[in-house]
Amino acid sequence: MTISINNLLQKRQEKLNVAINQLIRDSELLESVANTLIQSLCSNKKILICGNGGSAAQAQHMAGELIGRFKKNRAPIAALALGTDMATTTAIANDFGYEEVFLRQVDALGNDGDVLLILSTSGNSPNVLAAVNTARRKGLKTVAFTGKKPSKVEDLADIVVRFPAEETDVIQELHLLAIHILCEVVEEHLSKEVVDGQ
Ligand SMILES: O=C(CO)[C@@H](O)[C@H](O)[C@H](O)[C@H](O)COP(=O)(O)O
Ligand SMILES: [Zn+2]
Repeated sequence: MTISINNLLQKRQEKLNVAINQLIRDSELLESVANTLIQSLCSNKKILICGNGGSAAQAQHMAGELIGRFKKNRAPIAALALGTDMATTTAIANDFGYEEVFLRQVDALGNDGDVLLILSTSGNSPNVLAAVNTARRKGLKTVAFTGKKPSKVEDLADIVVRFPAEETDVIQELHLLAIHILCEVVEEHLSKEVVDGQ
């Protein structure tokens, strides 16, 4: 039987609907993530973002929205996606092991009061767990986006948002939705700060 796009779209609509309804009910959690980001950025700190595979792309996507623009022209917002420098990333992976790729970048670039945002659908990837441990040691605030299932990062991160879906691709789509909403809220708040501060 051939796979039907119409059917896949309908199933997706159903899954995203259920999940977004749940996120709306639990919206205080994303509010607290937004407040954490805003508080650090208003204190001239920065956001480091990381993840593997599709989540690495989403980390870059978010940094791009913040350093460039989301919907408004305003001052750049300090955000950096880890693992985007191939020379550094391959050197760390080759010399120290893949588990250290994010850890060493957090150690080198993260400072007290910065935020580390982890995007991991499983919440169990060893390199993101290692990055959270290092971030804690260095005094960064740590936020993790995961999927529905309980995961190891819950024992480590300050705030964990479990997105209510089981499949990697659906979880990633929900992460991206939250990333865009956070960018909008952060952008709105920070452009007001600049105007108010004039
Ligand atoms: O984009 C996808 C699947 O949609 C894949 O590349 C996926 O990101 C990779 O399998 C990752 O290694 C999964 O890592 P994680 O989300 O469990 O931390
Ligand atoms: Zn993917």
